[in-house]
Amino acid sequence: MFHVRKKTHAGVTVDQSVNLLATYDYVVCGAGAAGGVVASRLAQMTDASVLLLEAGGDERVEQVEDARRWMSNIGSERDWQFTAEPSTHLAGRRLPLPMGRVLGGGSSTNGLIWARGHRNDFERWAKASGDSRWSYANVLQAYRCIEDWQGTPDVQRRGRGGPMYITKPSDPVPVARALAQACQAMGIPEVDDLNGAAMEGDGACGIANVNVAPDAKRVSVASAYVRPTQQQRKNLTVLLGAHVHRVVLQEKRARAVQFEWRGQVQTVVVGEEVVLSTGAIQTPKILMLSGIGDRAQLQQHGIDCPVHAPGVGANFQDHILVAGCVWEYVSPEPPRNNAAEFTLFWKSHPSLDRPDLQPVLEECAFGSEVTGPAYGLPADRSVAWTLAPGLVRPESRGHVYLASANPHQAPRVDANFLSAPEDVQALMACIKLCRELGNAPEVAPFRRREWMPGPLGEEVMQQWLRQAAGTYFHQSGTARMGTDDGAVVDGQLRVHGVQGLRVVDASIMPEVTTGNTHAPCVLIGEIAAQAMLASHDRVHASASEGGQHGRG
Ligand SMILES: Cc1cc2nc3c(=O)[nH]c(=O)nc-3n(C[C@H](O)[C@H](O)[C@H](O)COP(=O)(O)OP(=O)(O)OC[C@H]3O[C@@H](n4cnc5c(N)ncnc54)[C@H](O)[C@@H]3O)c2cc1C
Repeated sequence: MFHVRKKTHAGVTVDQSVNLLATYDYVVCGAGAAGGVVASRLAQMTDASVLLLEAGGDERVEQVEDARRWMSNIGSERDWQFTAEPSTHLAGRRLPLPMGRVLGGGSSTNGLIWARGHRNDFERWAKASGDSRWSYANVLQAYRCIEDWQGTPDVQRRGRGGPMYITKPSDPVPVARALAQACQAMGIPEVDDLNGAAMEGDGACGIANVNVAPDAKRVSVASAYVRPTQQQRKNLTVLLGAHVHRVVLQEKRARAVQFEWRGQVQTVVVGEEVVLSTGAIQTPKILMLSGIGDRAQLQQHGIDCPVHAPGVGANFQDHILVAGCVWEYVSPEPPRNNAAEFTLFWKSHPSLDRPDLQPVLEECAFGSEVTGPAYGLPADRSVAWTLAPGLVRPESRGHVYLASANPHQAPRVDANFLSAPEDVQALMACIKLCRELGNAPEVAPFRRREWMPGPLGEEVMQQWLRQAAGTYFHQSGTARMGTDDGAVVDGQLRVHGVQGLRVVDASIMPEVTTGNTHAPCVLIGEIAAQAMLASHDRVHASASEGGQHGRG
């Protein structure tokens, strides 16, 4: 049997009401899209004790469970409410960067589109890491185990019977169908499944895959992985309202995790490994607070730096969503399902190896804090619809910096959107594409008038773009996987230069995927769990000579 260490550690505060132990085999920090998966898999597949620490609270509330209400979580207590530094590239604006703060993380608050990423995304990850577990062939297998796909079967690519329920809305708003016809007339093929062969090609449009069960019920990592595991397995302890401060290193090994819970700072000792899954803004912050980061930067904040890792916080990436090209309906039409049922992938230039544009239908008027009031967009969600231009292969790179040594202070995020001229060019092409589609004859029955932006000259349109651009909510890349000096983790997501510490979340993406990032984060959780289970098995097989170990 797997040996559960019982030793205690001075200074550990144990709250008997939740049976918090002094020592856990694994401590997973952050119960989001990736962390919830790793913690669940470790608890399901071993007898090891697993502690899952989540700063947010219970996800079993209507605003999370009702898929149609996903936008109401933005700005609520279930959102970290990060903001980026003001940017000259965005007309001096300070962009909000929402991220989920609740059991399930972004998986519990997101817009429910399931987009797996392009074949070439993963081939490039495999190359960057030198690790074939990220190859497309392997990724396909992993996705097949994750998915419970309700659509047309595709045995090569899609899975059935896995934890994540995925479907296609059967009754999308009628303008979605009209947009698909307009796309076809422009040479953009409509496909039945946007996560099938389409993700190996040049682009397509269609009704999005969504994690919406009957009665508009959200399916998240919390509901599909963490809650069922909690019910079935006693070795998983989930602590809500537990704010991780730092990982305690001794001789470059992760020995303990320090976190605040119920107003007290606690320390739990770790027997095997610590997993940081706190998302692409908090993960680099916690690494730096733990002494892993750029030495000069840490010294400025009086933090000792046993592991100089200049890549921590660098390579920040996000998709850019422009709010948006808006049309007034002829007759009002309330949003349905996830209120974003139609999307397309297309290239701004045929020479690209993957689509770089992903406009999405928003089933309401969608403007920025500048363009919304300027154009008098309506609050009533049934009056207008939006085709929001989206850039999913950005060249711009930002940075997450430590603001202070205080774990309660948010880090400084220089998102650096639109700093690369190529991104501006691609988005200008995307705005043109969206306006052509929205003004196409096929869509005429749903168009009383174009509300925003209308026909503008090149220069004024660029100004509008800088006032309208925002996050697609896909922050990533700040602890990237690779083998070079700037890389933070290896192909098994182990932090370079540290024993017993992995990063498992969107931070590890060397390049953000082509499409929404929830599915790739679930994938990251699964692939990390496989790697951890393999190493767990190796260690315990040799420790028990006979190779016996617990498999629950
Ligand atoms: C509003 C919104 C809409 C989105 N829409 C879509 C969509 O339609 N489709 C899609 O594919 N993707 C979407 N996304 C993105 C997707 O949800 C994220 O890419 C994904 O959740 C990221 O996974 P992660 O594991 O990296 O981090 P997260 O899921 O963000 O998880 C990180 C977890 O760590 C916790 N945490 C952070 N700091 C600490 C700390 N110090 N101590 C303890 N816990 C901590 C957080 O509370 C959170 O639960 C959306 C995101 C948002 C915010």
